[in-house]
Amino acid sequence: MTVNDPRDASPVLSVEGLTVSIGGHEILRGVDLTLRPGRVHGLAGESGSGKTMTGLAALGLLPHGARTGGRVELDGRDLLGLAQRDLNAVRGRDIAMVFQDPATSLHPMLTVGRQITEHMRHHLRIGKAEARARAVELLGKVRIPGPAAAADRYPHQFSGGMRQRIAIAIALACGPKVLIADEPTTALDVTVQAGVLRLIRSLCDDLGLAVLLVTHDLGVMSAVADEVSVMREGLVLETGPRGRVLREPEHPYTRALLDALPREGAAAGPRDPAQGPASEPVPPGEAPDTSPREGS
Ligand SMILES: Nc1ncnc2c1ncn2[C@@H]1O[C@H](COP(=O)(O)OP(=O)(O)OP(=O)(O)O)[C@@H](O)[C@H]1O
Repeated sequence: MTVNDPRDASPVLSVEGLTVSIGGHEILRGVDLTLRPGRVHGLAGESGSGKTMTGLAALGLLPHGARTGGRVELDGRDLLGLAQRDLNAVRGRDIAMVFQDPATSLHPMLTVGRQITEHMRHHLRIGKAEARARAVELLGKVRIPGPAAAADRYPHQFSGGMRQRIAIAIALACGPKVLIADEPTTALDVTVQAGVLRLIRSLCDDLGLAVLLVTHDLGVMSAVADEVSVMREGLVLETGPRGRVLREPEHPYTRALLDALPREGAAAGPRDPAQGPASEPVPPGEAPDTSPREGS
């Protein structure tokens, strides 16, 4: 470990003993998570284990009537204790989220440029021209071809993979420190999934973003995450560096999840976790996703 090792960076988001109950039903039973800049933290677990609720709690977006306990600390401030007004200022600016299905998270009637600029103008209070220039720059950053022209198009004019890139651009519009990506590739064609994962990984590396990658798919996890937490029934059962958790799981449930992973060969385990996440984690997925209509 070197002095500049991102594993040494101070946490940007710390979730401590997070509990959530809705209608008397305990959904989260004391979740602990630490997100650091430049690191992808994968959150795995079966359906209903509480992964999405953990992400939503971090954004203060829990369903009405949810009761919370514990702390969600962003830069030393407990988000659970913030007034709605303060939370609105934090949400979208310091901490942003990308959802599973870009078809529903994007507004169908607004150009993609407008969706990015409105978000920036609301939070950053910048002028139209500057917002537009930044929007085009962002579209380039998420590798949308011809970003200036793309800014004037509508979501339906792009493929699923491109729409997810646009959703990521919107999430990044205000330069958040934390990005929560909830199953960001699950709704996508398998041919474009890898490209979107690779984009998230490179944004994390280049911008120093702290990413919480929620997925039920340990294959996705092994491709991009630095740290992995495994959840079941509202609890984190196991947390650690990806290589350790995926190679030498301490909890039998993690072992069972790994055993359920599709094998590349008869004797093969899951993707070798010793591979560096940024080096060659996923097969190239950019190519099929470079034309706006492809794959839609
Ligand atoms: N709006 C809601 N009101 C009450 N309970 C909810 C609500 N949404 C989810 N739940 C419950 O919260 C628990 C955790 O759900 P959550 O969506 O966080 O799981 P998950 O691990 O993300 O699952 P999936 O992979 O299927 O999205 C489940 O028992 C679910 O039924």
